[in-house]
Amino acid sequence: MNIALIAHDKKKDDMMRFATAYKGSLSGHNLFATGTTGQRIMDETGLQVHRFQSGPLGGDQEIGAMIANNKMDMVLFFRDPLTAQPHEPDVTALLRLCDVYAVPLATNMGTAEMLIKGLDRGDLAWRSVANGEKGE
Ligand SMILES: O=C(CO)COP(=O)(O)O
Repeated sequence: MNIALIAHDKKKDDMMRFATAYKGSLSGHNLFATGTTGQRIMDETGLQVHRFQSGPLGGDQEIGAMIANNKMDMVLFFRDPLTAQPHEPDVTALLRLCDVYAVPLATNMGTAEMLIKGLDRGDLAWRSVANGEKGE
């Protein structure tokens, strides 16, 4: 599966804790991230991550483009609901595309844990079937 990991600045520590806790699950998948989030995940967990631009510089849109091309299976986006973001339109557009394409989306750590546990259980196997792939 292709999984996107994104965290706003004040949620990056949470994302690092999450990625560390679920490193075993995440390591079996292709990981993508916005620039700064991806760099920190690689530095702090050793996981391999494909990094896009930083969020404010277009990274959210690059991940959105993968969704539009049916190349993203799950988005874990730890949003900061208490801080205004200069690229709020990009954030909204990314969330909207998840809904357009029915891509499982978590916007906080609680939901992200449920999705990862579901992933481990094979709950997302339907996506690889729908995409004509063999999974992972
Ligand atoms: O701003 C972001 C998502 O909207 C995250 O971008 P960075 O991972 O580059 O900080």
